[in-house]
Amino acid sequence: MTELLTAAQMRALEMAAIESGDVTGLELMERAGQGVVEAIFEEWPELMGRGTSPSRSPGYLEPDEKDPLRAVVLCGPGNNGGDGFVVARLLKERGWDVEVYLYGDAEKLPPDARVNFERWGKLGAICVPCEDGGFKYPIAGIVVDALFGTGLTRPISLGEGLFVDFNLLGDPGMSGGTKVVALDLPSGLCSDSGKTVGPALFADLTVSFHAQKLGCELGNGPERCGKTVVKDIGLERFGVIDHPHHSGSKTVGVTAHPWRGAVGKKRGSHKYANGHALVLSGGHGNTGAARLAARGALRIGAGLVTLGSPRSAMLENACNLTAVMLRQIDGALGLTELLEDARFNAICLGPGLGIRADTQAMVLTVLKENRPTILDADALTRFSAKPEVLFDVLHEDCVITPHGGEFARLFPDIAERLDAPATVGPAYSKVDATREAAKRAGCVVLFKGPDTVIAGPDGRCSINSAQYERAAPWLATAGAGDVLAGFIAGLMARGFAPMQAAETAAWLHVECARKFGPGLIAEDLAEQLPAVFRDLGL
Ligand SMILES: NC(=O)C1=CN([C@@H]2O[C@H](COP(=O)(O)OP(=O)(O)OC[C@H]3O[C@@H](n4cnc5c(N)ncnc54)[C@H](O)[C@@H]3O)[C@@H](O)[C@H]2O)[C@@H](O)CC1
Ligand SMILES: [K+]
Repeated sequence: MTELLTAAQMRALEMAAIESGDVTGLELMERAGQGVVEAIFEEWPELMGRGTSPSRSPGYLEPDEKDPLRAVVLCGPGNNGGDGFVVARLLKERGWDVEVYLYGDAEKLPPDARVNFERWGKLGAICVPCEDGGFKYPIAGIVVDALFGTGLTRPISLGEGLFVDFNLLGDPGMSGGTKVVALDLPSGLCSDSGKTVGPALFADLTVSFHAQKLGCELGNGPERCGKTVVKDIGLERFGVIDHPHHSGSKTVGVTAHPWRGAVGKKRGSHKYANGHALVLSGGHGNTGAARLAARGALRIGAGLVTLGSPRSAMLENACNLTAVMLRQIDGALGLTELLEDARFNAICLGPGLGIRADTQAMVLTVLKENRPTILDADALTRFSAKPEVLFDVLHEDCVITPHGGEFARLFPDIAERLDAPATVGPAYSKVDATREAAKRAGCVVLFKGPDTVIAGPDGRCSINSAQYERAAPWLATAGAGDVLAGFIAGLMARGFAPMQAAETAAWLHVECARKFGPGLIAEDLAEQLPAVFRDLGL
């Protein structure tokens, strides 16, 4: 689990470090600049050592040194700009041809940025943008975006004084191979929500300081950040404000190998020791989704899985099941009878269930039992008209797994706030929205997407990212969500707590998709689990 921070948390950390007397703001800024230069060379090693020494005249250069590397550094009015001046100085000292532009008033720079502005002034000038708004020279090399970082509060005005054509920079065809490196965040991207607040830059590489900001993982973040790297600036000692897995935590984590130990550890060799999941099927012609979930639950390690089917679908289900058991359940009454067997210790309702009156009664029957329960799809949609009815009966052992549409139907006010375009930073984020929803629902909410956010009613929260090196676009396929619901049910049957089950299932779900690759259909997902487990050394 890696911690992600908000702008406010990052500022608090910086203040704590400075107040401790261990480090000054100027030192942090220097380390930030050094981290960026390091990251540039790590990302593009071919640039290493290609700068020319300023003390040598071009006549003495080796042929491949004749064209010094060029960097354009765009500095903004705050400390992000201050980091930019450090980068400009360090590249210049390596012999690069560096143009620095300042967006803002030098007189108003905060103290540390001002010091670095003056240090830069001993090496070079502040360039004046051309009349057409472009740079002095055609750029090929690096553009360093040090306009705004965590301090962005409003849209960047592209009018007077700002000479950058963001679109031009972002378009690989137009920028002639120029690499854009963003400091901390691409300017215009909200640090907390990943929404663009007005125009925003596209970076090839984003170098975050100390920790990644939430905005790099949410919303438009991944598309704007390009690739992300985190550089230490010596704040580790002050690093953990609180832990993502402590209840009440305000910190958000990105799940990586969540609960790996627990996945491997089955509870005894007997099948009954690993729980018995019950998945409810829809009627005739609507049974595939529940079977996908049931197979997922079995593959992930539930000892037994039973599919509860209405009479009309018994034949259809029986023809398609082998290891998964089948029981006829007719309506809420039949369900009540079945649940007299206390061995059903995790119940999954929703995939393909249909949105009939009966669905609501079945959900209410199950929730009365206070057993680990996962609700997805139709089990959620059925309550669109009156979500409070559902919230009244959901309990702490439940997980609900809405996608965007289902989320909006259950939490219309929260969704509206989340979907509103951001005009100020920091803006309301998917993390805020999921936390609020979990609190309202009184259970774990897994809000799907490439940036799946999982929150508990106690404030714990994590993001399961299927982006950057974990991108799995082929996961957007019919039935994939049903398999995820089954994974969660299977883990809950095995005794995982709801938050732990949701995080682990979401993580494994992406791993399965990545293991299979393009061409994936939902049936393939659970079949990848054995290979994924083997890779984990389980
Ligand atoms: N927090 C830390 O520990 C560290 C922060 N550092 C850098 O400092 C940055 C944060 O610096 P600041 O808080 O000065 O903020 P920024 O440099 O991101 O923004 C500067 C200021 O511009 C103003 N502003 C916001 N939006 C604007 C807009 N659209 N148009 C014009 N002005 C606008 C705000 O008053 C803001 O404080 C980080 O992103 C990072 O790059 C680093 O120096 C290293 C240490
Ligand atoms: K920036």
